[in-house]
Amino acid sequence: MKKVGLLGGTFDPPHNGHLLIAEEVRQALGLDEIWFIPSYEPPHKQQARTASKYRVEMVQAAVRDNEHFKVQLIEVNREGKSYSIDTVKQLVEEYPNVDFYFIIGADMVEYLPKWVQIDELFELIRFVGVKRKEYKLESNYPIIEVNIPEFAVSSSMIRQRLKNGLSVKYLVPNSVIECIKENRLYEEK
Ligand SMILES: Nc1ncnc2c1ncn2[C@@H]1O[C@H](COP(=O)(O)OP(=O)(O)OP(=O)(O)O)[C@@H](O)[C@H]1O
Ligand SMILES: O=C(O)c1ccc[n+]([C@@H]2O[C@H](COP(=O)([O-])O)[C@@H](O)[C@H]2O)c1
Repeated sequence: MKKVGLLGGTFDPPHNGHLLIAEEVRQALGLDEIWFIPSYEPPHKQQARTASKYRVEMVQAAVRDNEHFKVQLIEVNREGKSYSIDTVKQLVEEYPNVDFYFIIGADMVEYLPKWVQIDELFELIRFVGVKRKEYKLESNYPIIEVNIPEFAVSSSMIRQRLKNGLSVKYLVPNSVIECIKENRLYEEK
């Protein structure tokens, strides 16, 4: 069976923290591929500031240089709010020969009890948790923990820096910086 890690996110914008956790988990668990799943509308936070079209473009630019990374447009194509239970159900049905792992940071591990139909979701897929600054990687759910070098970057930090005209080099791939500049994203004061 092919082993695939899923990394769902708002990716507003994608940053090197996303790429790092994807690569570390891929290596630690011997996964064949990581599928990045940009949400159309995030299920639990206020609407993304950036249209899905641009977030998709940025994720595509971010993963371009890694042959194991793919972008999966299932949630963007579905539009509206996607809950992971619906996304995972559809993927498991469409890809019966793939063994899926859902990768989340420690902030999402803490939030897991509030996910829609979380118990049903645990019957369909295994979760992989990675640590993240200021959050505890602890859960009553059976989560596979992968030890990664902590990298305290977040999309909100990137948005804040760009708004203040500060550099995001080495925090975000150059390809994403180009995409941000080209489309004049995150400029509003
Ligand atoms: N630096 C990081 N370390 C570990 N996990 C991370 C990191 N950044 C993001 N993640 C995880 O990646 C997934 C997608 O994150 P998301 O796209 O919401 O980015 P974010 O940086 O958390 O955004 P924001 O700051 O806007 O809330 C989530 O599971 C999140 O926990
Ligand atoms: O299904 C849910 O109830 C649910 C609640 C919160 C987050 N998620 C998923 O967790 C992933 C990370 O979410 P986010 O909003 O931090 O980018 C993304 O794939 C979301 O769809 C899913």
